[in-house]
Amino acid sequence: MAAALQTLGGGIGITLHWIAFTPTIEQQATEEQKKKWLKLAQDVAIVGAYAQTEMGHGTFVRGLETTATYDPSTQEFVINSPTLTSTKWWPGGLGKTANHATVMAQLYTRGKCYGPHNFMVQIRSLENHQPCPGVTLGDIGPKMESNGNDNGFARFDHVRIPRENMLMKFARVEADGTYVQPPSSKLAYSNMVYLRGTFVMSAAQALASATTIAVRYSCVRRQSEMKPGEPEPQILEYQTQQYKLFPQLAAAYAFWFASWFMTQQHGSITGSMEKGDMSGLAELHALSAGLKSYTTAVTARGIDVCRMACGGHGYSHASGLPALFGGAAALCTAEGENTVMMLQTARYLVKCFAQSQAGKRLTGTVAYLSAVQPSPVAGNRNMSDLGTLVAAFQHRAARMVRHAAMQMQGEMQKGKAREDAWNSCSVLLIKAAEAHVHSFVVRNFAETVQTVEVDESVRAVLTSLCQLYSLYGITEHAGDFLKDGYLTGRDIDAASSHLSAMLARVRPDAVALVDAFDLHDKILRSVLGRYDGRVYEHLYEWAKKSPLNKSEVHESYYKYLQPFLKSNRAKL
Ligand SMILES: CCCCCCCCCCCCCCCCCC(=O)SCCNC(=O)CCNC(=O)[C@H](O)C(C)(C)COP(=O)(O)OP(=O)(O)OC[C@H]1O[C@@H](n2cnc3c(N)ncnc32)[C@H](O)[C@@H]1OP(=O)(O)O
Ligand SMILES: Cc1cc2nc3c(=O)[nH]c(=O)nc-3n(C[C@H](O)[C@H](O)[C@H](O)COP(=O)(O)OP(=O)(O)OC[C@H]3O[C@@H](n4cnc5c(N)ncnc54)[C@H](O)[C@@H]3O)c2cc1C
Repeated sequence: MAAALQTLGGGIGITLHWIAFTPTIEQQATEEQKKKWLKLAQDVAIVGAYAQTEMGHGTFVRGLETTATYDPSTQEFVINSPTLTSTKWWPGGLGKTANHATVMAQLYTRGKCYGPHNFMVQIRSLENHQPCPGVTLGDIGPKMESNGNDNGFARFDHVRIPRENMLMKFARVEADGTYVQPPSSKLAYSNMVYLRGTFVMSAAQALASATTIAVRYSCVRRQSEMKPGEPEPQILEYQTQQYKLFPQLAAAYAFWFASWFMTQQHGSITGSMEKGDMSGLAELHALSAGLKSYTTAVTARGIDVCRMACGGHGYSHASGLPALFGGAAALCTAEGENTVMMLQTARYLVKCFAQSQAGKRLTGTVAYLSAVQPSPVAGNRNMSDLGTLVAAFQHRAARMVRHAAMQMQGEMQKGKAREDAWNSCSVLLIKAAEAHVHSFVVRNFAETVQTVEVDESVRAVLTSLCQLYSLYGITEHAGDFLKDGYLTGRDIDAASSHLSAMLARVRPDAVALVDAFDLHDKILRSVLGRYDGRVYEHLYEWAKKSPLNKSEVHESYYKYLQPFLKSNRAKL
């Protein structure tokens, strides 16, 4: 339904209705409010947008300018866009599709501001879809990709909504205007945490799609001569092609398993929060922010590697890869811009490091921070052993977190304010947080391949893939591992040769590994990645459908080229 609507109109999109608007009602509305709106949303009797970002603020939620001022005399909130930069800007579906929106606005009651809260606002008539009184709506114009979605803008001119339209599961405003505090001010952000978690699976699926396309095409495409006189080989026989594609394939599996963990964590921690136990919220936020940032960034880069590995046809929309790249690029910005999200994870790591320094035993995804010895124990390591590889990634992350935190402490000891010390160490902090997330992904991948219930022959293939992913990470970031002597140059050489062996070992299973994603041609939308491998015939059919081929001589010849040619010939 959603997909049909999204493709049908070519200018409407209800993706955000499903992934942001409806979950916001589920997570932030009271039981009373759910009775009023949740079924309407689930049955698509109303269509919603998640209207938080403004023209002037997306990252800094506390800086949003839209206001919701409580009027006790009428028991209403007045929603207003006081400045141009307060215009809601970017929300998917806001331009032309949605007739409702959850609007994030600064809550004012009794003259005091209580920060950003979510409000349900009807924005279009259910009769004729015209904007409601006081509401100005529109589309923000063409984007890099996803132009089937009407990311829109909205302005509110003192629009009045009933008090009951404030989503009041956590915070409340009583009829007389009294504000009732939530258990944590960050619960208003809970749907962002949820959505970031889902981005990990979106990234895995996007990278799975791209590697399916590129691996299948690399078995169809024959090019050049590996040995003089021999037939042109499949391009997947070239080690360089394997080095491009197999680490991306391994990352797709790694992120798929990481999303399983994320979903399980989100479920159990929000379950405890329902019972009032907020203790897991900080870890959930740090994990979802870091994983979202890491997996979407690696995925966007990985899709472009797959695109380049398909040569000219990869650059054609026939391949499906440019659209995939555009979508994945959006995931790096939307739902929390990647740098800002990784800094949130860094903030949590610095806090945990300080706690471990004070003697607290750390648990969860940061437990390794207190377990890892600062002084490296150099020596010939077995670089094909998963336990050795996981330990190397954890040592690297612990060292980088310690280094960034100590650097910051040093800046503060020199008299810098905490915020200035933070800013002047933020590049180190980002790298440390990335190393932390990378070590989590490796550990989770290793634990999953060792415990998942599969046939032993399948486990062997997944283990090779996990080794490949880890060895690729070590060779790509060798400096981090060499820095304190934890790994030696010999270890790095051993890692490189094991990596080459893994490329050769994965090659025979490469097609089976992408087929296992079970992505139908209709989902892949790629001539190069077709299950039947009949690329060339369908590439020709695809090209013939180009609008430019509707006429043999295009009208532009008569309008521009013909007079231009004539005048140039006349000058000869
Ligand atoms: C085949 C598949 C193909 C797939 C590919 C194709 C896909 C195509 C689709 C195209 C894209 C689709 C778009 C999807 C939807 C996008 C929707 C949006 O963007 S919606 C808009 C998305 N917009 C955004 O995401 C906005 C991003 N910005 C933010 O979230 C916040 O402003 C902030 C977190 C950056 C700062 O917040 P601030 O209030 O300034 O807080 P401070 O920093 O001062 O930290 C103070 C304390 O609070 C703590 N804490 C913070 N947050 C949380 C939390 N959530 N929870 C718990 N705790 C939290 C923090 O740790 C700290 O703790 P402590 O250290 O003191 O103990
Ligand atoms: C395809 C797409 C769909 C979207 N859908 C929605 C939607 O449905 N609803 C919605 O509300 N929003 C939506 N958004 C908006 C999105 O959430 C914001 O664009 C995103 O949160 C980034 O905020 P920003 O645009 O203000 O970027 P900015 O924060 O202005 O980022 C610009 C630069 O500033 C840097 N920066 C900002 N703050 C810091 C900091 N503290 N430290 C270091 N560097 C910093 C960033 O790293 C970045 O390099 C969508 C965006 C896209 C691209």
